Amino acid sequence: MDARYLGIAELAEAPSVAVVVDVMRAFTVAAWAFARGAEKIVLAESLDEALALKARHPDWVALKDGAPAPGFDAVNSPGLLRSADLGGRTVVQKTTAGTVGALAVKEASLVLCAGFVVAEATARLLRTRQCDSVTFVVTGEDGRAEEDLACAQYIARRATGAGTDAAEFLRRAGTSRAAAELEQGVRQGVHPDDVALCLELDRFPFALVAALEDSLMVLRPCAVPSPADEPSV
Ligand SMILES: O=C(O)[C@H](CS(=O)(=O)O)OP(=O)(O)O
Ligand SMILES: [Mg+2]
Repeated sequence: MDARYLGIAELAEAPSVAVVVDVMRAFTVAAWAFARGAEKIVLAESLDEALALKARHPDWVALKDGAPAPGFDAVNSPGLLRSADLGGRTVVQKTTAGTVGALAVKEASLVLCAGFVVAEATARLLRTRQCDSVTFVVTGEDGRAEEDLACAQYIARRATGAGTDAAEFLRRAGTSRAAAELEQGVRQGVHPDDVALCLELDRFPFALVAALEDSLMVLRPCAVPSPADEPSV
């Protein structure tokens, strides 16, 4: 598999297949939202758009990163979201890096959003679709976020079917700047368990697929066929 690793600003044209990686914390949070029953997640272009969507659909759950803010129902924290009841709800998510990365590749034919919690399902979906060329969008720190790059490289290895020890990739993520900032209280809207939750390898059995629906970028969980159903390589 030909894998490219690009920051959001380096995306010159829409790739065919994009895996947008945000370990800390947008797509860990997204996976938890589905685990807590959310039906879909609308990725908002801006805080204003998130609030406008919420105003139009008062039953939707508006979620942003950083500190809690008027008009929003939740923050971008897996530790805080894991006890929420989101059964059948639509979540509107706006974050600094993850949602921006997904919107930057909205013209791609396949967009997966990923973190360690959905790593194997993401790799398996890439294998199932026989994706030969994949652009990994490293969303944090202008493409240099160690936790996102490590996760992207791990998924790329697993997508080839190569047996790969996750320990070193998880270690890199666990010692990243983002992990330190979350643990030291530099970032806001944080639960003490956030870093540990972001490093739970394969916590969920589904991949996260984003696609345009009526001009909105919508994220949904996607069950991935078991290895027995995969084409042999
Ligand atoms: O919520 C996060 O962890 C970050 C924003 S900040 O650095 O904490 O302000 O957003 P994300 O898009 O999930 O990287
Ligand atoms: Mg991040």
